[in-house]
Amino acid sequence: MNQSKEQRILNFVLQNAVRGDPCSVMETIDKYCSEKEWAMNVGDVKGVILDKTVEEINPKVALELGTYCGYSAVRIARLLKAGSRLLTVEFNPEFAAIAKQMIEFAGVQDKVKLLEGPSEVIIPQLKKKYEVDTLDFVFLDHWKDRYAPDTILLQECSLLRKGSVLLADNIIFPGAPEFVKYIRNNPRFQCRTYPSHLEYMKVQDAMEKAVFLG
Ligand SMILES: O=C(NCCNC(=O)c1cc(-c2ccc(F)cc2)cc(O)c1O)c1cc(O)ncn1
Ligand SMILES: [Mg+2]
Repeated sequence: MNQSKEQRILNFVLQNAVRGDPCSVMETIDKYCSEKEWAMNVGDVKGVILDKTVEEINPKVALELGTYCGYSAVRIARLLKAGSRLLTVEFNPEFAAIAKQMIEFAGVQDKVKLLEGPSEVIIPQLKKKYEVDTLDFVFLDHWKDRYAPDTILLQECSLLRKGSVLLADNIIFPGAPEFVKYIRNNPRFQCRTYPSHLEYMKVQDAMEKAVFLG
């Protein structure tokens, strides 16, 4: 049975990155995916926008939707202060298994909880099962047609508070038109667009930051 691309990415990290060094893991994934096989990590260019947003908020409780290989989970977790945590949701069991190993190799496993399942099932469990009060930061990077319904679901489950920040990847490519329409016309959100480029490509993309006004 030949290996998946995600397994090849993980193996390249295990063989070339420095165990316990998140930056080394990120750099190694970026090297592999820009030189050998493209993959849908947020990447090094949009990753700087993600870093700046996380550093500005300094979240105690962060949620990521769409773990994939764990690149952005490592990227976010390395910036979290002691006692802060990232909950990351992945639907695809193969991706989740890769991400678990990636997060552990990077040494950020104590800050990250990987939740396997569809976001629409996990989100309603966050308060009772995962002891979440409200979320300080949410990174949306999963199926693009889930961004809007999951943003509505987060509100319905009272998981957002005044000042909670959402950051959504791929607003231009592949695009999330329903989300953009929903969030930019919604008086309960203050939005800002960050033009950028698709990971590892000279293709236009953007990230949307939306602050919940309560
Ligand atoms: O989250 C799940 N998939 C990844 C979502 N992310 C993307 O689809 C994604 C795609 C692209 C992309 C860009 C150019 C291109 F030509 C093709 C794809 C880039 C990105 O930056 C993404 O983030 C998922 C899986 C599953 O099986 N079930 C439920 N959810
Ligand atoms: Mg993405």
